[in-house]
Amino acid sequence: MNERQPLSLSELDQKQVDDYTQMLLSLIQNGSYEFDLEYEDVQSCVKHLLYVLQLNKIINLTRITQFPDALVLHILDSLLFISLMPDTFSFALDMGTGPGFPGIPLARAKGGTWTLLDSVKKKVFAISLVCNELELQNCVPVHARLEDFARQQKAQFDVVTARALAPLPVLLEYARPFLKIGGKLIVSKGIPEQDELESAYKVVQVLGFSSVYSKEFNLPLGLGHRTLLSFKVIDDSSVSLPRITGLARKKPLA
Ligand SMILES: C[S@@+](CC[C@H](N)C(=O)[O-])C[C@H]1O[C@@H](n2cnc3c(N)ncnc32)[C@H](O)[C@@H]1O
Repeated sequence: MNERQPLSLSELDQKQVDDYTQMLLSLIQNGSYEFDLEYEDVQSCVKHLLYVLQLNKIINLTRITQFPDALVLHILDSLLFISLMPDTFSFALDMGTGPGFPGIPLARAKGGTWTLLDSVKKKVFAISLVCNELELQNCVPVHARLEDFARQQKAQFDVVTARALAPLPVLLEYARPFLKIGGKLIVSKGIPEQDELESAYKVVQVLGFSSVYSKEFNLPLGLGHRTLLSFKVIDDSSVSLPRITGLARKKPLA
């Protein structure tokens, strides 16, 4: 990582964009995923990934840099969230967005206004550059810790997403203050451990979520399994949230 080099984007190779767009379209079609995506949506997702890989030479954003794996493990993996998303919604938050996964592909594919939040300032600056370049006016990058942002943004969101951020009980606690009644937390896991699921069920009841709804997917190219889980808010939380910053991880509710 070369932290001193200023972050900037250079022009993409159009042939590379077209080739990877075709490759991703084939992976989507062969996997029979129910995504309703235009060619331009898929192309925008590919450009996002190529910009992330450019920026990755200056700031550490991802370890997955080889094609076609990066198409599957970043873009397709992000698009799987669509399967549990409401058809329409106004405001969504991607917690711990890092290089913009799953938030940026979902903002492009599903619309709505997306807050892309991360606690690392350089990552937020990097995704601001990408959103500008892709003309994603419905994306709002925010530099903050989740627990601090939750104090200003209580019950403002219809959808909250998270990938690779924390164990389920912590994700439920992070997400709950942001969600309106009727709002949904959607997360992606590999194969969740039984212990993690049991703790999550306890936290669900304490925080006023309904029971979990899930969908299973095998990624193409033998790149693994995903369990998408969604939790709907149906009641008030019996714990006052957010708790002191850092406590959700240090002392989870279950
Ligand atoms: C493993 S990365 C995952 C990034 C992205 N969601 C993905 O799937 O590629 C986790 C990200 O969450 C951010 N993060 C961790 N704890 C956070 C917190 N309390 N508030 C905001 N961001 C946080 C980190 O800075 C990091 O970028």
